[in-house]
Amino acid sequence: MSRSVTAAAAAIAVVVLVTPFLSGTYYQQLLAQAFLYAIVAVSLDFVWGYAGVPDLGHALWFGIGALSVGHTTTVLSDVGLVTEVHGSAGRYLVGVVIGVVTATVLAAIVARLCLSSRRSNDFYIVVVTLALATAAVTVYDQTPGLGGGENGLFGFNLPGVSSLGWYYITAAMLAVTVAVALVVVRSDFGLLMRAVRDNAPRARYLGYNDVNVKIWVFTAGAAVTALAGAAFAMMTGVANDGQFSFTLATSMLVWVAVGGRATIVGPMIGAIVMSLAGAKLNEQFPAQWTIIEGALLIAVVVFIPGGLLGPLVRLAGRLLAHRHPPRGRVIAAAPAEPDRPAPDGPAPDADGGGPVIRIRDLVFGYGSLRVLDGVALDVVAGELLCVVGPNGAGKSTLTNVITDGRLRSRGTVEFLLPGRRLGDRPAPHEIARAGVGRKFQIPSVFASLTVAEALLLADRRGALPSPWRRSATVGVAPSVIDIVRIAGLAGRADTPSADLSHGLRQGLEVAMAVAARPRVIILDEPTAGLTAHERHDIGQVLEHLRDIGIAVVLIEHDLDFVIRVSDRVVVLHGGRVIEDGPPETVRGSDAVRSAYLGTAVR
Ligand SMILES: Nc1ncnc2c1ncn2[C@@H]1O[C@H](COP(=O)(O)OP(=O)(O)OP(=O)(O)O)[C@@H](O)[C@H]1O
Repeated sequence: MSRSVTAAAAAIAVVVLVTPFLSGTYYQQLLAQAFLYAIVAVSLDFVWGYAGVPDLGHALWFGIGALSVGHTTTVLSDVGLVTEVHGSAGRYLVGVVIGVVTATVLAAIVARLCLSSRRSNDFYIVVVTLALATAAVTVYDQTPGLGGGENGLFGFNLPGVSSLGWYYITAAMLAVTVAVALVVVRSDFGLLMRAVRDNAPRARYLGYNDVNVKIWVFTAGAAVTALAGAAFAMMTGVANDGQFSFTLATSMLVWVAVGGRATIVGPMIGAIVMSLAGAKLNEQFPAQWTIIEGALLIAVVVFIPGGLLGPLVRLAGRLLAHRHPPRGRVIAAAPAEPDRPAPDGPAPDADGGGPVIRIRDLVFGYGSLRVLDGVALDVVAGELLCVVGPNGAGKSTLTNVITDGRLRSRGTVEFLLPGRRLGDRPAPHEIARAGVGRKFQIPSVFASLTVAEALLLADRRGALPSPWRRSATVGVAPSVIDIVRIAGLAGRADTPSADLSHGLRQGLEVAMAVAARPRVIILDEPTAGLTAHERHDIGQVLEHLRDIGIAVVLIEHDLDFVIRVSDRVVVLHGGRVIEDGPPETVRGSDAVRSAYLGTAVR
């Protein structure tokens, strides 16, 4: 930790320690509540700000924690279901555990149902979380046995803890939550969270199960929020429908949006300031305060997407960074590792030039439009195969169908790669982990990740990054260093991908595909936007990959480049392979000439 950060943390600690002595019991209670709300805001920022999962019913998890404590200490005790469990404190502990476990399990089920369908999108989770939280309030209010009704459950404060005690307990809980959240979002796993938020499909094609990442983060956020809800109930001795109401859920969104998404500190401050202001104003103007909150949320989302405090938090970060520049990540050549596929040395288990992908009778269409019409093709290890064909021939579609087994309806794509056997319709991340890398035709990068961070994730190829370690060095194969240099990315290790030009993004895409240490690499137009000199250099890198046993599949329009670099050329036209052979044969083919000149092919 730098000296400035330590000094800032020490100053905050002193203020937090001294404040209760300058205020009365009332403000100690208000501040303790605000700290618990701040924990909730940090957890929502983790889920929504960093992993990009919009949870509109986040209050539900808070309410579950609160109600669980209320129930185990009142209703269930009364009917004899929870009696003296290690004394009175045990009952509270049971309530906390039940609340956290219930919220965790329910959140995992909700997230799995909403996110695991191939067609699911953010809209699903928005609607479901909103509907669930709303339904929960109705069910609770109409089920007296749950302790619902106007007043809810009350009078079960944890005995023996004063307002001052709660003040310090909640301050400590908040400090731990913020510290853990900051470590995780700055760790290598934090990169994966942002990658999934920025561009989930790209993360998938690097071997990551984006759905699982979102489910874990969503579930962790629910668990932390339930814990805060349980503490809230123990402190106030009250549990009612207000704790999982839509109003509270909206307030949570406001705290994060106003504080600045993906900053952790911003939502924390937002929650403390706004909940204190709300507590004061709500007493005098209850109706107006709700309207003010709603208007603020709309205004921030529309006009200041970074949040009111976001720019201030970032400015403070930059000022600190100015005095102590953040440690950037260094891209360096990694030594070959015997247990990993190494593109810069003969692959230990390379099968000496046999087919690694065998495609037979592959058919695919969009509605009534048949795009692939019985494609048969072998992709061979240690061969540079070019797939050419006029626009609309189905080249990109072929790549999509090879790399996403779920798209296949007819025909087979067999992966003859060492390691675990893939099923009939493997998901993109499974195919990527088996060693099939791809570069998209239109550069597909992670906007907020720097060049080095993107390469770090590519290098891990689906292996879960550490949630606490922050790698300072990104070790990649020497061929990746070559591509970084050729593409003009050297010296840009710490540049966010969003700030790269189109050409540089192309280069980064190729570098990411190679960094994933593939056994098969499919590159859709890797030379688009490059100069003749850069094409020549990229050609050399591709030949090198071929020479060390990787199957290289190149989709290209530049026929001179194709003839120069390829070992074999496949010509696709109208979704069919009309020529498959050495480049010279293909160049002289009448069928190919007809296809390119637009004449019908028999
Ligand atoms: N999502 C989609 N929905 C409907 N039709 C599509 C879709 N994507 C591609 N197509 C159609 O499928 C056909 C093949 O497209 P594809 O992009 O695979 O061709 P291509 O050979 O890669 O072309 P290009 O060289 O221009 O990239 C085209 O007629 C295209 O319009």
